[in-house]
Amino acid sequence: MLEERGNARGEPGSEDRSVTGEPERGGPFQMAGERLVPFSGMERILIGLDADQCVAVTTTEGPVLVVAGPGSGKTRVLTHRVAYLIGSGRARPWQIVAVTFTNKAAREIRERLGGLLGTESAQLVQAGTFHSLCVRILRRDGYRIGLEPAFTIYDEEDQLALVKQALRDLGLDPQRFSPRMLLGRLSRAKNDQHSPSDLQSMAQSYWDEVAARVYERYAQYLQRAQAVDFDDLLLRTVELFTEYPDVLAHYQDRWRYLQVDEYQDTNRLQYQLVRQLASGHRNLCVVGDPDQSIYSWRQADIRNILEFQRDFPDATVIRLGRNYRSTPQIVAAADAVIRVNRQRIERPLWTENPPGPPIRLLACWDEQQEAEMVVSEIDRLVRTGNARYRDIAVLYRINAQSRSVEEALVRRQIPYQVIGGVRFYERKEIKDALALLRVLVNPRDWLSLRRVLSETAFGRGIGEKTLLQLEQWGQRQQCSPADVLLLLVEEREEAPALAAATVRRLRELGGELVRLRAAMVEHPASQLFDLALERSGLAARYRDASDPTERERWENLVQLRSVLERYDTVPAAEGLPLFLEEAALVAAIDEAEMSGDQVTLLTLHAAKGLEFPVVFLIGVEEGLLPHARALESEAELEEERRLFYVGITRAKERLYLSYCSSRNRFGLRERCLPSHFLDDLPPDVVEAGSRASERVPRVAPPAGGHAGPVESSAPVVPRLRAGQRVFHPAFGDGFVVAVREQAGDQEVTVQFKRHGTKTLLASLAKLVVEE
Ligand SMILES: Nc1ncnc2c1ncn2[C@@H]1O[C@H](COP(=O)(O)OP(=O)(O)OP(=O)(O)O)[C@@H](O)[C@H]1O
Ligand SMILES: [Mg+2]
Repeated sequence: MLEERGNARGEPGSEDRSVTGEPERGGPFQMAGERLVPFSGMERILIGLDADQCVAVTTTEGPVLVVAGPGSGKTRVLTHRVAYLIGSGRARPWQIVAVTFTNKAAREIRERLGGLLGTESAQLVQAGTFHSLCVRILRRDGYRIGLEPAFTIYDEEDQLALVKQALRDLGLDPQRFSPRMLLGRLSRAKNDQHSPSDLQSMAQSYWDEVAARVYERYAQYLQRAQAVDFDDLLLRTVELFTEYPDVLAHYQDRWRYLQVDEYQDTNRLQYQLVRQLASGHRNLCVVGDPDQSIYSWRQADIRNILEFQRDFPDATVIRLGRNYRSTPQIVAAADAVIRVNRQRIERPLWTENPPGPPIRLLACWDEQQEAEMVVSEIDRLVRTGNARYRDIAVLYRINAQSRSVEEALVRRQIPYQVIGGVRFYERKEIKDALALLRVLVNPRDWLSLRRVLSETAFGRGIGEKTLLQLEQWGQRQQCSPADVLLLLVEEREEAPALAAATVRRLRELGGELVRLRAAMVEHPASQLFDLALERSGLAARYRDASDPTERERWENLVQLRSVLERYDTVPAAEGLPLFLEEAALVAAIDEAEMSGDQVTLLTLHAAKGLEFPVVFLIGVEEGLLPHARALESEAELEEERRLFYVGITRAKERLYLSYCSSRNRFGLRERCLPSHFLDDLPPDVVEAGSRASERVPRVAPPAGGHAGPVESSAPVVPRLRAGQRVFHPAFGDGFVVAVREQAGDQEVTVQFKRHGTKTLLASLAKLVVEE
């Protein structure tokens, strides 16, 4: 049976009960008259927590599962728990692991810990993402499974380059076999711990076979380059622990207390890793909210929470019900929206925060007007002293939606930042410089060498053909092209059959690499960076350019150098790998600048875990939220609703939801309908006169009847028959090919003009019958 502690019903005013009921012997509390108060020293850590949160913080031994809604203090509990473990003397800082969803969240935890315990202790706690945890393990012990400590971490662009290379090798057309789709398949295979030969034997179609063959090559390439992708970081760590129990034992012994935030979005490999690490001491605390699970497309698996209770049947389950973040109106809206989902466990969520302004719906003609309305409201809020720019976030479903808002912000000269556009580390000049540094750290990284040769002056006189010969020659010698160059310099190898001038050029290049590698041992990273940029001609190319875009690239390189300076206390040979690791693991959200006074624009997915006093959620339309892709499956539709829920619950005080009657998508102007999610908002929390149903530009006519306004609280689904012309908010115009009656519903097959044939459920599809 599960042992439940805390205030499961979440009644306000009962805060002291669960703590006073069961004071731990020798624990952190002492009686002071009638009241139970923390022992001195612990006050700063436990103060500002309610009773249930206190239980979550002080139940340090054994497995603990905290399942709770948004804004209920899960992340706060996690931080205070780490502080409590150290402050109470139960653990030393380096015995604690806190896994967060982003590096930024880890930084925040470290900062808050610094405030509670002092920076020195805080720095020693292993706080970071799963990926950074795995890098740490693999750098130290990866050699046991054939991974050199200097391994490179490939990003998505590198991965795509490898898949394309594999397709080319196999004589297959990348137009026909989408590299991105193949990469998705490979990622799923890795997450399921399937090898290329597993994939081969499971193949059920030609496409599957291609995927298996690409996977095989891809894995070989990675091995040859001594590189790993993001999935590998997890997969190879799990493999390492499975094959070498002594290595696992080392980490189990070192990391005695594990905590994981945003547990609902962990994938199977992450789950396995957690289980492995915790299987000895079992001091594992995971916190999450199944209603906020929004990453199933990245293999996040909600089963992880359910199986936690199966694997740890004695787990203490703590539920937090009180929301500290938002106004009652926002909490009520969120609660009403998520209630509609069927696949969920009912949980109370309430707040004692004072009421705020009602939620506002903004009905707009198109995205330009939407952007104008949003931006003029931002302007008004700031002018009237109701908010600062930094308090405001604009959230959207897809990145493309940011453009119109950006333009409107620029027109009004309002400062803003967009999270997740082209990331700093994905910019061309930055990737060129990183490729250079990667080759120096890991000469086996042939993909980066290839980039260096094609993008910098180092490649002068070395054409694609020479490079190919170099690679083939390297393969015969079982070493990388960069190794080959190094061998050439040492004259330990006969040069391949190339023109004498080419061999001379290759020797020169090898000499450059040898010198730069030697400099790595003597100079700090930033000096080596200067040297590498000068020698490779990158500096001259950008610094001396007259074109402003090129000059901007130079400024980016200067900025990169300033990041490198942080590693300057040690020689580059030690500092560079750490820097490259940071550069590889940085995610879009980590680059967010929260200190300046600017409006933040970001996707709903990136907004997870964050909060803002004012939130504008734009494009709440059928086809966008829920996204068109999700309209055909109930499970995906539920995930879209969870995404909407995450968006709503980011707001602390003011929430605006906007939608348009028409929108430019894929270069064409399309009609839009307000999202049916809006129908679930309780009328009393939405500003009067702004209900979606009162502004619906077009509605579905009842069967056989005439089009006319229909109350959105009772949507009427038209009866459809074959041959009718219909309009779908996401797929546009089409005609009904077939209708199949289905238990009170209709399964409709529609031939869309631009999106091919789709089979949809009439009750979900919101089809409009054209007269
Ligand atoms: N006991 C408390 N007293 C006052 N403020 C609190 C308390 N607990 C949490 N908060 C505040 O409430 C807000 C939400 O907390 P937190 O971010 O930890 O919630 P969460 O459950 O992690 O939310 P999410 O599910 O969105 O990640 C934060 O601003 C936090 O400081
Ligand atoms: Mg959180």
